[in-house]
Amino acid sequence: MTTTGLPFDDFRELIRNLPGPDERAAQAVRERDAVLTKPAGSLGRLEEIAVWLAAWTGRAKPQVTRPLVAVFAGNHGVTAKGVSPYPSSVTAQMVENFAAGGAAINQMCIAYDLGLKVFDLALDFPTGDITEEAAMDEKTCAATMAFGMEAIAGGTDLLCIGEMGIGNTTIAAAICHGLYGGTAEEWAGPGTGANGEVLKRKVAAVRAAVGLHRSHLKDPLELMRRLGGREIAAMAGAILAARMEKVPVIIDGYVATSAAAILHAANPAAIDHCLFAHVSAEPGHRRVLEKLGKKPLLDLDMRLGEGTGAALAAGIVKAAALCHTGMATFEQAGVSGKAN
Ligand SMILES: O=C(O)c1ccc[n+]([C@@H]2O[C@H](COP(=O)([O-])O)[C@@H](O)[C@H]2O)c1
Ligand SMILES: Cc1cc2nc[nH]c2cc1C
Repeated sequence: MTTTGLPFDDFRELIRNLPGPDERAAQAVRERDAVLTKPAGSLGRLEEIAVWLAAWTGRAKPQVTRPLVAVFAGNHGVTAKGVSPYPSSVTAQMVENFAAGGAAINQMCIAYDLGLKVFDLALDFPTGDITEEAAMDEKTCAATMAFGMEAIAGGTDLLCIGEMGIGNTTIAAAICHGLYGGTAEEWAGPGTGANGEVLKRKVAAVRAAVGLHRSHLKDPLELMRRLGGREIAAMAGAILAARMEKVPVIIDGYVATSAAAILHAANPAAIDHCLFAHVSAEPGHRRVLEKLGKKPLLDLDMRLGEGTGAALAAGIVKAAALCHTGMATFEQAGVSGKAN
């Protein structure tokens, strides 16, 4: 990218000019699907997933051979307002746990044979408290988006986006309240388990943050630097880089979806290459998915983050790709087609 003018300028340009789907590859998959040894439509959403993979990889024979889970970790100044039951130190401790193989996401990556990369985003330097100031300046936000774009640098053909950051369900709630209005109560939920006074402080923080920044929220990137966090910016960058490199994306829970929602606000087509893994137990997640018009694959009452929902969905996507490429046609298998 050439760097001209303000740090966000290149991203604005990029978001306006994203490549579209490969309709020919998608059509080739639809045609082959019609002759595979199964009643038409019987693999349900798995059939749509095979078409989606073809459209966004440009390959008529969709393959998932190097799936990757990218977990972006960040810390948040707003935790000083007592919005999470857990201390901010847990973010770095969980990053260590990821490295040691002891977290839920590690087990899911083993179960489905997924690569895992964890991006530690300046955990010793939490972003500004959004109830008092912007989370980041424009330069930091743009640089963090650019860093997130590196997630796919080692090569992958399916990118699962996850995160870790104590306090970041407050951030996701502020982003959604800023983007879609409504009330702070509608967007702020328990997160890691906030209730009682903690939940009251969380709702108040979301309301205060959106109130403070309200005259600057029309522009989605400006909203991101004010109400977001480093992992939000990095996830947005990773989603964009994947689009440029023809890598389909699976989005995890409420927090990852809030990053996708910012891109959607800037260009509604910007997240067409994204599949939404699950609806998390965080009530705001169902609401934001409705706003985006996205139907999640799974509904398992999960609310962990770490990319765990996305990892489970990756297992389904791998199966969808293999069914499409590996199944025999009626002709090949000598199976009779429809009689009536
Ligand atoms: O993404 C979700 O749907 C989700 C729902 C509840 C909790 N989380 C995770 O919990 C952490 C944030 O929770 P909290 O209560 O500290 O805001 C962060 O590490 C997220 O990955 C994530
Ligand atoms: C222990 C713990 C693990 C997590 N993983 C994602 N968010 C988390 C929050 C906590 C508190």
